[in-house]
Amino acid sequence: MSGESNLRYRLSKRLKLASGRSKNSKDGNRKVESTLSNDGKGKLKPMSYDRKTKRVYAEHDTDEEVTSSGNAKAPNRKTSFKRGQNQVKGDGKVQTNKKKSPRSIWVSSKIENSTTETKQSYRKLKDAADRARASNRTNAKEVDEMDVGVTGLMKKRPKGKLKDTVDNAWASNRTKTKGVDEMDVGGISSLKKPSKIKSDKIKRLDQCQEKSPYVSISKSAKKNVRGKRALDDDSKVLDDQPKKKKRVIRIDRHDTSNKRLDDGIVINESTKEKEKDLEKKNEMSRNAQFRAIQPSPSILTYVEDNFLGRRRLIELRRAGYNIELSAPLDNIPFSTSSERERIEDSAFRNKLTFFAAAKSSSSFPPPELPEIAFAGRSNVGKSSLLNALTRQWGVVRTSDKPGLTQSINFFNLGSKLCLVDLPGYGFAYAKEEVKDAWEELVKEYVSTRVGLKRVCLLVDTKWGMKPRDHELINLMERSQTKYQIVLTKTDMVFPIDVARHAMQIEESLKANKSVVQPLMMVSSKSGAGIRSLRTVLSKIARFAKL
Ligand SMILES: Nc1nc2c(ncn2[C@@H]2O[C@H](COP(=O)(O)OP(=O)(O)OP(=O)(O)O)[C@@H](O)[C@H]2O)c(=O)[nH]1
Ligand SMILES: [Mg+2]
Repeated sequence: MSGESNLRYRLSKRLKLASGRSKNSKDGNRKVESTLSNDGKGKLKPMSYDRKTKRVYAEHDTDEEVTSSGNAKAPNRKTSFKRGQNQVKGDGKVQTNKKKSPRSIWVSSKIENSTTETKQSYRKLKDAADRARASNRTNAKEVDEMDVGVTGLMKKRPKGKLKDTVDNAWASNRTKTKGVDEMDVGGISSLKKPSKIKSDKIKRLDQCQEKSPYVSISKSAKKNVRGKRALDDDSKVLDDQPKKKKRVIRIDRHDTSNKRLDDGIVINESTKEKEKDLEKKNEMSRNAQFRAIQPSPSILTYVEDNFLGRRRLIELRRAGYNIELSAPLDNIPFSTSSERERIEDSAFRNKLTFFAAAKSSSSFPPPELPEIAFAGRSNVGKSSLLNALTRQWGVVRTSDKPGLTQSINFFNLGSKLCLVDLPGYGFAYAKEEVKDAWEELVKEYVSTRVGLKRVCLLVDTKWGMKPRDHELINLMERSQTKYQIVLTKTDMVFPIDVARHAMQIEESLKANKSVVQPLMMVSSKSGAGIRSLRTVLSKIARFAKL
């Protein structure tokens, strides 16, 4: 009799343990279900985890309703609430202990139903164990299976052979440690399954939590579920979050407000800016220097007397000049008759005729008359000045396009003078080689030409002297060719600037020996200074000898 009581005690203890695990560990139940299934004939056979999971929920949906109150009324060691855990009252309401953070989580009524079912199965198995005592049969394998099946207690109650097997199991006093371990392993292994399955489970769990009253489960199960939820939540959060774009830092090179002083960009920028400032300062200093020039009174008087510089037409009219004529300032004031428009100087009254053009020194015509050449940069107004001096418009071709004159053109002015129109140098619409050839030809002509009495070096008043002009001046200085500076296009700048340019050039050429004073200032358009230049050049015709 003592043996029987001992067996009963052990059986009840193990069943309680199994029942407690089944109630408190959902994963444990799943493990059992994943291992065995009832085929309806009283035999347990293996089945897949997913199929089992579905079936469990399907069966619970159709199972008879079991409230959580039953479970709450029969707490055991595993289900008893501890301090800080949420408790379920008999009416299904949840009482929360807020002193500590809750260590339990809520599971669905389906799990709760399974615990109720476990009790029913427990009773049945207990009866079966009593019957097994008489038979004293042992079957280790079947016992193990029954251990697992009983421990799971998730669905149908064992029937027929199953009952007998369970009886045998309990009668043989075999331990269920293995089965319990398997449940734990199953719980852990379930964590290692693909995240998709995990998330499905957790979703189901969440759905059940929303629908049903709550019960608490064991610590391990809680941890597992919590871990799974955390994993799932993390994965969800990661999935839901939009992918962070790479932050591209673009440096605004012009924005130096947030840069360090030793930043290379700043240094480069600052150096560039400094260079620009220096250039500007130089330019400004050049301009300032030019503005600081105080022309001599003689130059200023000359400029004013000859109406040099930009003038208003009303001013010319008030001065008695007929502005309807070409180059009105080259006429005698208050003169309207053709008689008064004649050129006073006899040399320039002669007809201007073209007689030779040379593109090389070998093509130069023999020097028969004193020659006056007009040199200067392209477009400076050489050809126009020839026309203005002789008042024979159209004899020498002119153009606003630099580089029109491409050869040395010789013009006879009667039998007294030879006027020579030279090709320009500097910028011109021509190939570099061609321009170089022009320059070389001009240099050869001014340095070697016999009979060349004067070179009128024309300088645009707007731009002043340029390096190429100085090159030619140096050449003429070396060759002792007499040259005279003629400022052209004076009508395009203010009178004071004309005087400043004249003063500046005179000062720069003071030391030169071949330069002929005074510096001439003309405008072929307005005629200003033409008469003065004509007078100067007529003297050459008068006194020059070959
Ligand atoms: N406003 C103004 N324009 C002028 C004056 N002299 C010439 N021009 C113009 O300047 C342009 C060039 O004149 P050109 O006489 O052909 O100059 P160039 O030095 O012979 O030029 P190249 O033969 O190319 O070397 C023409 O459009 C003229 O009308 C002047 O005194 N005042
Ligand atoms: Mg020309």
